[in-house]
Amino acid sequence: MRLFGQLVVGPAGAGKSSYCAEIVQHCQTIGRSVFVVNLDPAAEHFDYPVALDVRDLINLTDVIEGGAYGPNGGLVFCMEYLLENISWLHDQISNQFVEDDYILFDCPGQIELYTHLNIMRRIVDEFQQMDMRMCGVYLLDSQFIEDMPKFFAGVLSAMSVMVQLEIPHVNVLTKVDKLGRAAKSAEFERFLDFNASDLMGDTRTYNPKLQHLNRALATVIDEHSLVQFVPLNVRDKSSIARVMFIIDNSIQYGEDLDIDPRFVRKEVDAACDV
Ligand SMILES: Nc1nc2c(ncn2[C@@H]2O[C@H](COP(=O)(O)OP(=O)(O)OP(=O)(O)O)[C@@H](O)[C@H]2O)c(=O)[nH]1
Repeated sequence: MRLFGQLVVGPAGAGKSSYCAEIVQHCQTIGRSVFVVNLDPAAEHFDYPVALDVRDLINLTDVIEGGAYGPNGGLVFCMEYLLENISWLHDQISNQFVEDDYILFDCPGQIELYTHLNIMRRIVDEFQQMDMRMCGVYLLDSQFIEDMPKFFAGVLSAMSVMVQLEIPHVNVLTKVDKLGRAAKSAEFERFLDFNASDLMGDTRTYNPKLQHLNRALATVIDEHSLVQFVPLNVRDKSSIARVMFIIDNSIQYGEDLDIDPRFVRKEVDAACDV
């Protein structure tokens, strides 16, 4: 059964659930159907209709009440439990969805699930075996651009998700409305389609070894055009529509797109009502 899916990932508070809710609204408006699956055992409330909920299998509150785990270990335990019972997820998806359905997977914010643990990768493998065409959508809060080392850390986490999941991948810089006038500046554009070597000049590292490491990483990012960001303001309908368009293309062509910076500029102008 052919299905389409967005794996919505990113650090805690990046805007994943808001993104899912707004995509649902957008699709309702244009008469397109899209479903959201909650894969976060710690989720507490939803602003979208939940088609399928991992908490029906396991939830973090029960695990913590068991006394063996705290919040972070408990979350990893829940996700490992999901993997051990992956046939449950497989059956639920097979029973609830039909050919060509489009599903958003709202994922937990614990970044280690995508970077050094292979839990999400194995879930993605399972989805692909079900003939699901997928795109990883990595959300990063635009507050990360306030500070260059912080932004660089965000870029590296985006890259490790991309490398770990090995599916078409789109990076989204969320909450650009919160940047106010700064989002209109040429300075902001440097972050969207950025030259890492250039930006590295703005970071101050006193340890020469680290400077060398940073430069080497920046060269790799630039040589392979590894990271671009699409700006998003979930409160702006056209911003949502354009991000959806980019992701749909990625899913359709099965690869990362090289997004035209002029397109991104238009996106920023429309998304930021300043
Ligand atoms: N101004 C503004 N706020 C946003 C935007 N997107 C999300 N937010 C706010 O950011 C906060 C966190 O958003 P969530 O959607 O809960 O983030 P999340 O990534 O799902 O969070 P976790 O599930 O805890 O990992 C909420 O208060 C949202 O209202 C945006 O585009 N603009």
